[in-house]
Parts: sequence; structure tokens; C-alpha cells
Amino acid sequence: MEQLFYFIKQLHGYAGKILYVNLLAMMLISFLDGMGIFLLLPLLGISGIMDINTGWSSHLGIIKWLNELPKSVSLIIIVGAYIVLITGQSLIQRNLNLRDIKIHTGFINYVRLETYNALLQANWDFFIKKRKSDLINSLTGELGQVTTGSYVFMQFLTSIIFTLIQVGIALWLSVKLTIFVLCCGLVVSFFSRTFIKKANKIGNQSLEIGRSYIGGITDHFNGIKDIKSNMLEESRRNWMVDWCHQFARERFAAAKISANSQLYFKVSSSVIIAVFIYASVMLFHTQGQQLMLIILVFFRLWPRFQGIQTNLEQIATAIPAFKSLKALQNECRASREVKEENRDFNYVKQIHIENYLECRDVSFRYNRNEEVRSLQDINLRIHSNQMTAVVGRSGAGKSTLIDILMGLLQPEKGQVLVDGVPLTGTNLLSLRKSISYVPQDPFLFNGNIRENLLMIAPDATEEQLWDALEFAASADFVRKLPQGLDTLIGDRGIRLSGGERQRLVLARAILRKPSILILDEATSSLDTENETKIQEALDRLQGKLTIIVIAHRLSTIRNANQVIVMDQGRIVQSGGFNKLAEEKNGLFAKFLGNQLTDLQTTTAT
Ligand SMILES: Nc1ncnc2c1ncn2[C@@H]1O[C@H](COP(=O)(O)OP(=O)(O)OP(=O)(O)O)[C@@H](O)[C@H]1O
Repeated sequence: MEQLFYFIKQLHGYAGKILYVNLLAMMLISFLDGMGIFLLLPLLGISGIMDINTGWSSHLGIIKWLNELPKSVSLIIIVGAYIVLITGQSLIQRNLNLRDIKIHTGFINYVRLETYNALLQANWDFFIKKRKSDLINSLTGELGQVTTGSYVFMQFLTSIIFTLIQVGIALWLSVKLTIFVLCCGLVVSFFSRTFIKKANKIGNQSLEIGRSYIGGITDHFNGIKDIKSNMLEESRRNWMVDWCHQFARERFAAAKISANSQLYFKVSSSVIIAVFIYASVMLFHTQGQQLMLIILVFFRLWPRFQGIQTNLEQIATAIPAFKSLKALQNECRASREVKEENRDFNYVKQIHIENYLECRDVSFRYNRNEEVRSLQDINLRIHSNQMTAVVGRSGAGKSTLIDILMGLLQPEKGQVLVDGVPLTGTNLLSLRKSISYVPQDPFLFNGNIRENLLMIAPDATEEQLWDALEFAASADFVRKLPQGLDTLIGDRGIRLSGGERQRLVLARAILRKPSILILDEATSSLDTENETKIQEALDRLQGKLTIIVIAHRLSTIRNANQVIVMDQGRIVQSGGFNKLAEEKNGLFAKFLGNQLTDLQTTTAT
């Protein structure tokens, strides 16, 4: 229940006073509802069904008073009172419903934003350890369950208040009878705890099933090209069929719990009332009007018990989602990148590197339980306004080094320093704001080219957009598109070629006016002509920007001021391009030799 109360606390924190106003309104409605029973009594008296003047209702003076009036007058009073009651109750109910919807939708957004903000502030390490589809599931399915659970909890509170007031009215009408019904309710509830436990188990299962669905579907669409080109449709279909069976089993089990619980309540109530009526008539010789009262009280209270039971089962089903979302929020908070004060990214100022960005004795492991280090004793200086190239075999640690330099990953040992000042929460965001990073697999969202560019620089003018496109050798292809800058590029830019995507992301990076430009294999999909254009553009930027390039094609880095050669997480060579090329036994000369051979082979074929 701890997790449930955590969210209820959040609900309370969000809604505040309105929650109490609603609870008060609920009490009023249930009181008016209870008054309905009260009106039935004089009605029954007037119609002659019950003898109002005898025994049990002696404390109901108003009924006697009504009974003494002429029938037509008392009937008008009762019917009028009935209309006033129902109208009042309906008006309050209407306002309550609208207010509830406001609280509920507001609360959904509150929890959504809390979780999303927590995710936005989590560090990179958190994301590389998490499955993306699980996060998507948390923000969709689980969030839905959590908000439904909170809503059901409000219904549960309403039911409790309604029941208490109904019990109060019932006690007023007949103490013994009400205590009897309450005892029966408690006994039945005690035995129905098992349904709540089962519902909680089903909640856990449905959480897992939801995760596996989103996981499978995400994998499917991420790998759709592989699936189509390698004809993997059948295996995907089998996965979906299996999932559907699992889903059907889980749904059926959930429905069975709810159906069994209802059956149990209905049968037990009929048995209890039958035994009670039999005992009243045969053993205690109860009279007609008392029997009527028994039925009246019983039939008003019992459905309330059943409603509470159903609410408890629904809450139990939602608790695993509560737990999961709470755990996610806590994990995000524990992995928060910077302290609370630095939260507002808009006020972060770019940092200007005067001398150099430095790695001092940096070592890093992705998994602390494993021996292998992805970076080992890295000592390196990246000089301001110069071009530094990082080369090495696949898996040598180049991308990891870049992530460390950007402050995305924290060194296990050693430090990253900006002009001699260690990279910490305060200057971390400033450094990142100064960087434009172009990854191997660039991110473009489903929109047009203009929107994708403006995402990074919302105030950029038309002229600045075209300048950036010119720089990245993209202006020509964008001009040729039917709608130019307003052309839609599809999911992740699928309607563009790999090279066009890379050039567009490069243009976007430049638009941000960074002081550090990092290109991680950013020219790998370009043909020689466009690569030359980019290289010329980078040459023009030399001396104005700090440029860090990871490149497999060594032609791209010919003009680099410094080349870092990495192997198995270590820096094995560093220096100018020509100097390293002359170190005949070095790894760099070997790479150069290989690329020359590749080039010659390609030309010969
Ligand atoms: N998220 C991760 N979890 C665990 N190990 C990782 C992770 N990312 C990379 N590694 C490991 O760290 C080492 C360095 O990887 P890194 O991506 O930095 O190499 P790289 O030189 O950039 O390779 P490539 O040129 O293929 O991109 C590799 O052995 C890799 O398996």
C-alpha cells in the first residue's frame, strides 16, 4: 500500500483543497441520497402499505405529522421534497463530476510531467542501462494504469463516505439490523481478501505483458528493414501469436477474478438475506413493515460493500504499475545529472575554452563487475580552436572517449578539465551548451526540414538556415526538393538518403553556433565529392572552432592539428598527421596503408 499512498500524497499535493471540497460534496450527495429512503417511509404510510403509527418508527415525528395532514397535501409535500432532493443531488453531482475530471486529467499531466522531467534530468549512464521500450511503456501504459488507479482510489473514498452515511441512516432506522448487516459484510470481506491478492498478481503479469508488447513492437519497427529484406516476417508473426495467447490468458484470468468475486458477493448476500428473512419470520415472527425495512437497509448497504470490494481489486491491479513508476522516478532522481539549481537549461551560458579541454588519467568501465576497461589511463589535451582527430579500430573506445569529454559519462578514475577546472555539475551544462554533436546515427524527427533545423535554433532567420545548409553541402539537394525547406522527411528522415541525412544534421549542428563541434563518423555516408565539400568547410572553420572528429576515412582528417590513435581503450599514438604517417611501425601508418590498398583495389575493380 506504500506505493499507493505515495501517489495519493502526490494527488493531494496536486489537488490540495479541491480534494476536500469534493469529499464534502460527496458527503452531501450521499446524505441527500439517504434522505430518499426517509421519504419512502411516509409514502408507504400514505399509500397504506405500512402502518406508520406502530412501534418502530415512533421517533420519526415528521412522518406522523405528514400522516395527519390530508392525503393530497402530504403527497404533494413528499413528491415536492423528492423533486427538490433529486435536483439538488443532481446539481451537486454534476459539479462534482466536472471537478473530478479536472482533478483527474490535471493529475495525469502532473504525474506525466514529473516523470518526464525526472527522465530529462537523468544522466546518460541511466539511459544506456535502460531498455528504451520499457521507458516508453512507463510513459504510456503504466502511466495510464497509475492514473486510473488514482481515480479508482477517489471512487473508493467516495464509496467509503457513501457507505458511512448510509450506515448512519440505517443505524437511525434500526440499530440491531444495521449491526447485523455490517457483521455479515465484514465476514464476507474477510473471505474475499484472496480476490484482492489475486488481482495484485494479475497486475504484475499485465505489467510484464505490456512491457513485452511495447518492447517487441519497438524492435519490430526499428528493425523493419532487416525484417523485410531478410524475410523475417514469419518469426515476427509467431512472436505476435504467442503474445496474443499470453494476453488472452491474462485477460481471462483477470475477468475470472472479477466474475468470481461478484458471484461470491451475490450468492453470499442472497444466502444471508434468505436466512435472515427466514429466521425473522419463522423464529422471531417479525412483522411486515419491519421486514420491509430489513430489505430496504440490506439492499442499500450491500451493493456498497460490493463496490468497495471491486474498487480494492482494481487498486490492487494498479499497484504494480504504481511501484514501477515510483521506482523509475526514484532511479531518475538518483541518476540526476546536475543539482536542482541548474535545472533551467535556458539560463545556461556557453563556456569558452581559452586553452584546452583535458583528460587526466581517465579510466572507464561500462560494467563495474567486469575487468575490461573501455578506456584506460587516458591523458589528452584538446586545444582550443584546433582540429583534433580520433582514429582507431572498431571498439577501440573512440565514442566512449567523446562521451567522457562531453560529460555524458563520468570517469571511473581521473578527471576531465576545462582550462584546468574539473568538469562538475556547474560547468558541465555550460560545456554541453557550447558543443554541437553530430553522431553516427543522426536523429531527425518526423517533420519538415525547416522544423528540424529550427529545433536547435528557434530564432534562426531564413538566411542563416541557407548559410548553414551551404556550409554542410546540403543547399543544392534541399533546393531541388519539391517543397524546399518545407519538405517532409519522414520518421528519422527516412525519405532522405544516408548522406543527405548526415549533411542536414551537420547543417543543424552549425546553426547552433557552437564553440566545439564534434563529428562522430559524421561523414561516413558521404560520397567523395560531398566529403571534399565538408572537408573544405571544416578547413574554413579551422582556427574559429574547436573541432573533434572521429573518422575511419583518414582523408577527412588530413588537415587535423592533432591525431589521437586509440587501441583497446588506450591512446597508442598522438601527434600531427604527417608525423604519425612517418612512424612506420605505428598503428596509424598501418591504417593508412590499409586504406591505400583498399583505394587501389576499388580503383582496379
Ligand atoms: N553501452 C555499452 N555497454 C557496455 N559496453 C559498451 C557499451 N558501449 C560500448 N561498449 C564497449 O566499450 C568498448 C568501446 O566502445 P566504443 O563504442 O567506444 O568503440 P568505438 O571505437 O567508438 O567503436 P566504433 O568505431 O565501432 O564505433 C567496446 O568494447 C564496446 O563493446
